Formats: sequence, C-alpha cells, structure tokens
Amino acid sequence: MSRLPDPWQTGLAAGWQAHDGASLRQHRTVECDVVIVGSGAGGGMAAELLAQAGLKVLLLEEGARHSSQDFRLNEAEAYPQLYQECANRQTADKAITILQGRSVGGSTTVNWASCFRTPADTLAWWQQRHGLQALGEAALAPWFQRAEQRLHIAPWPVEPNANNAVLARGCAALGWRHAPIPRNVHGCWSLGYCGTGCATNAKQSMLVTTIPAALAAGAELYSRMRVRRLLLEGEQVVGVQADALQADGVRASGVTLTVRARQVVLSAGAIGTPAILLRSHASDPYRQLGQRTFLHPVLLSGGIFAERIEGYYGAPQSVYSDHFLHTGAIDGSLGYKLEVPPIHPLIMAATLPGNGGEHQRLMQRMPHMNVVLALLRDGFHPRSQGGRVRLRSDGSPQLDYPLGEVEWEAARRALLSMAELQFAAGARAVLPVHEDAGLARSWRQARQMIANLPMQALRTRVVSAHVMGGAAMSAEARSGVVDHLGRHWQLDNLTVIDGSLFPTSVGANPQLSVYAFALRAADALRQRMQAG
Ligand SMILES: Cc1cc2nc3c(=O)[nH]c(=O)nc-3n(C[C@H](O)[C@H](O)[C@H](O)COP(=O)(O)OP(=O)(O)OC[C@H]3O[C@@H](n4cnc5c(N)ncnc54)[C@H](O)[C@@H]3O)c2cc1C
Repeated sequence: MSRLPDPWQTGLAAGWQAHDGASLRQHRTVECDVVIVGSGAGGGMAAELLAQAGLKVLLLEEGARHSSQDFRLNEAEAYPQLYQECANRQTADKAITILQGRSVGGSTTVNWASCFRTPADTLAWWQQRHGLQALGEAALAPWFQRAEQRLHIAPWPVEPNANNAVLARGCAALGWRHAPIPRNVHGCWSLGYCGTGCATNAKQSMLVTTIPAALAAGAELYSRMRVRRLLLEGEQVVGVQADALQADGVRASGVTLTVRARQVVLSAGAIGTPAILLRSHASDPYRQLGQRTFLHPVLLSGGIFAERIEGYYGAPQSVYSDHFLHTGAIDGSLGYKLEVPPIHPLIMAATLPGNGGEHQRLMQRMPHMNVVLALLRDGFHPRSQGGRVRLRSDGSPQLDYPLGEVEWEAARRALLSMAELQFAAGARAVLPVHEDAGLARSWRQARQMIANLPMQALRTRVVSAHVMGGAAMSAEARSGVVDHLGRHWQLDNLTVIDGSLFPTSVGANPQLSVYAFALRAADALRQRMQAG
C-alpha cells in the first residue's frame, strides 16, 4: 500500500457521503434534485458544477471506488478492477478491442492524460453538416479555458521518453508536422503507469478533482451501483432504478436503489448511456439511438531499436503528429492522428501478433520496442458510419462495428506511414501489428509487405480507447437523440452529458472535448433548474 496521502481517506474521515452498493442489504428509495449516472469525464464535471450551485446531487457509478492507496502499478490488478469487461471489451465480431474505464472516475482514472481541444475543422463539420450552429470555436473557447484551468491542462515541459522521442525524430527526419501534447497533470512523477490508476494523484482525473469537490459540497456517491433503467411517467423522466452489485462488482446482489429526481443526467459513457436508454425503451421515433458510435479505430506498428526504449516508463503520450489527419478534406479518405501508447507487458502480450516461441521472442525484445499508433478519424465520410450499440439477451450492451473498405484503405496507409516513420527514426526492424506480418528489415521491404497484407477483421489488429457517439447531438429531432445542450429530444427532465453526445468522432483524444461540453451542458441545466 502506498504511503502517499490519499485524498479519499481524508475526505471520508471528514464525512463525505460515499456508499458502497455491495454493502447495501435492503432496498432503498432516495430523492434528490439531480441524479447523475456515471462518474467519468462527463459525470464528474457535471457533479461538481451542480453540487456547488447548491443542488442536491446523487452520483451513481457501476464500478467500485478505488483510490491512490490501491494503485500499485500492476496490470493484473488494474484491468479487472478499473476497466469494463476486465479490459477485454470487444466489438460483436471481436475484431476491435475497446478500453473503457469502470470505477469511480470512469475512464479518466485510467487514461493517459493527453488533452486536445476539439479540432476547429471538426467543429466546422458539425456546424455545416450537422446543423449545430451553436458549436463555433469562439463560443466554446470559454468552456475549454474553464476545463483547462480546473484540470491544470498545460504543455508538458519535460523531454519526451524514448518511445515518444521516436515519433518526434521520425517526423523531423521526414518533414512531417509534430508537436508536444498538453497534459492534465499536477506534479507528475513520470512513472508511466497512468493506465493502472495514478498512484501519486498527479493526474487530474475526476477521481481527485471534481468528484471530491462535489462530495465536499454535499453530493452523495453510490459505487458498485448499476443503473438498469429510467423511471418514466409517459414522456417525463422521474428517476432511475439501479441494481446494487455484489463484492465481485459484476453480479447484481438483488438489492435495488430507486432514485426519484427532478432531473436525470446520463453520463455512463458512449455504449453505457445508449444502453440505459435502450433498456428503458426510451422513445426513439427516428431510430437514432445507439447508431453512429465511433471509435477512432487504432492501428499499431512495432519498431525494434538497437537502444533501449523502455516504453513502460515516462509520460505515456507527449508527442503527436496531425500530418495525416486532414486527408479527408483533400481526397475524401479517412485521416489519422499519430501518437504512441505506453508499452506494458500484459497489454503488449495480448496485442502483439503470433503465438508460441515466435511471440515469446518478440516479448523478450520489449525493452527495445517502440510502438506507434494511428487513430483513424471515423465519421467524416459517407461510408464511415461507425457502429451500433445493441443489447444482449441479459441487457448488457454490445457494440457492432463493421470495418469496411473505407477504414481498411486508411488502415493500410496508416501502417505504411508508421513503418516509414520508424525506419526514418532509426528502427532496425518494423512489425506491422497484423497476424500475417513478419519483421521487415528495411522500409522497402516493409512497403512491399504492407501493400500485400490482407486488410481484414481479426487479421489486422484494431483497438480503441476512445468511444464516442450513440446518443448524438443534432439540430432537429429526426437526425439525433439530444440537442446541442444534451437535452433529450423526446423525454423531459433528461440530459446526456458524456462522450455519447458527439455526432462524429472528435478527431483528437476526446477527454477535453467531453469536459468542455459537459461544463456547457451542466451549466445550462443549472440555469434551467434555478429558474424553476
Ligand atoms: C486506457 C485509456 C486511455 C485513454 N487516454 C486518453 C487520453 O490520453 N486523452 C484523452 O483525451 N482521452 C483518453 N481516453 C478516453 C477518455 O478518457 C474518454 O473519452 C472519456 O473519459 C469519456 O468520458 P465519458 O464521461 O463519456 O465516459 P467515462 O469516462 O468512460 O465514464 C463513464 C462511467 O459510467 C459508468 N457506467 C456505465 N454504465 C453505467 C450504469 N449502467 N450505471 C452506472 N454507471 C455506469 C462507467 O463505469 C464509467 O465509470 C482514454 C481512455 C482509456 C480507457
């Protein structure tokens, strides 16, 4: 156990109202002004703003409450404790592995601290193609500023680790644009284990910022409390019904919590929020719910270097390149953003291709391995429609995301760019993360190999940590689920405040977009409630 101060210990001792669903023994009914479902980027921001406005706020979170004293830089503990489906959530065809958080703080507890405002051309697209006129750059700037100040978002002043330095070196050698990544950290030790929960409380996740502030302002939190459905009286939402979970954090205990509230905020994340609406049989006359769920599908490329890279240490992401992000504007194809991921043994073992001795030899080279990733900018092409959230027979959500020609074409270009970059940065060999790929010893060899790789589901490895859409904002009821302030088009008293709002992918790591849109929507809700 860490000996560093844990703000949760102090807060709980001071009387924060934080209940564990697993210890609830009897059905309970409670009342509040606002119930917020989900405690990630959207829910955390909304909770602080609304609680500090004097409203009685209740925050319900499916995952358990873990804090810095529990975070031991250990993948085997962190994935079951802090991630949806033990970090093994997958699309229906199992072709895309999806990382999403599932604990107090949601995905912000485990994310890698990269922060970008919503790109200007994404906002312009939403204005022009989706009619969302209110979402101009100037109108949103104050909300971004407010989020940046609250979460200490600033350019990272430290030299990149060797993994990020490869990206900077390769871009510089090829004349590709690149820049440092701003991060939401305060006193970061550069341990490199953001994905297992920040042991030093430096990452400004919701776990150590807005949720403590909301509790200090009188909000109440229930963890291990899974919301099953909305309580509806006609088209009025009057609360939610939740199932307390057992100590395993998965199975319902049989005890329920009924919350009656003046307003309900859904912040259960893309996939989670559409699932609650689907389970509630919420009005969806234009069949928009769960549709157009985007992932920034990610392609990966391994580079073997003579020197040690040790991508498990240091700020995981500190350099990016948008050199290929905007190809869509030029030729209609999907663009991609280049970054690197942190490299930890469990996740690498599950991601690298091959098996047996071949896989073992690759893993032995991990200290010398750099990994580059390309995030495809999905949703900006008529044939890039994203995926659809459905319910399994037990009511749990599943995302069906078929990868088509337009994604595969971009995937091949991305694998080529990454291999070219790695060789330009001095790689001895490059391995496109694909079941049929081998180690290429030169850029020429890599180019030939990648040109011939079959671009197919389950052969090309595709992952994602950015889930967006599924309850999209729209200018009119027939083309979305909510308006530009997150208000549900058909149901009264219901606001969506999370990543499921976005009508396309963001085209940049989404957390700062979620924060800014959450502040904007929560503030509008506050004004409506205070006006009576
Ligand atoms: C490993 C990883 C790394 C990432 N790195 C970055 C990064 O560096 N930069 C960046 O910008 N973005 C990053 N992201 C993405 C970013 O964290 C998310 O886009 C953002 O947190 C989404 O906010 P949200 O509010 O939509 O959902 P989340 O933050 O995921 O929160 C949703 C919460 O709702 C809870 N929930 C779901 N269903 C229910 C239910 N039925 N009842 C009660 N609670 C429920 C979930 O358990 C979860 O805690 C990363 C994500 C991951 C997983």
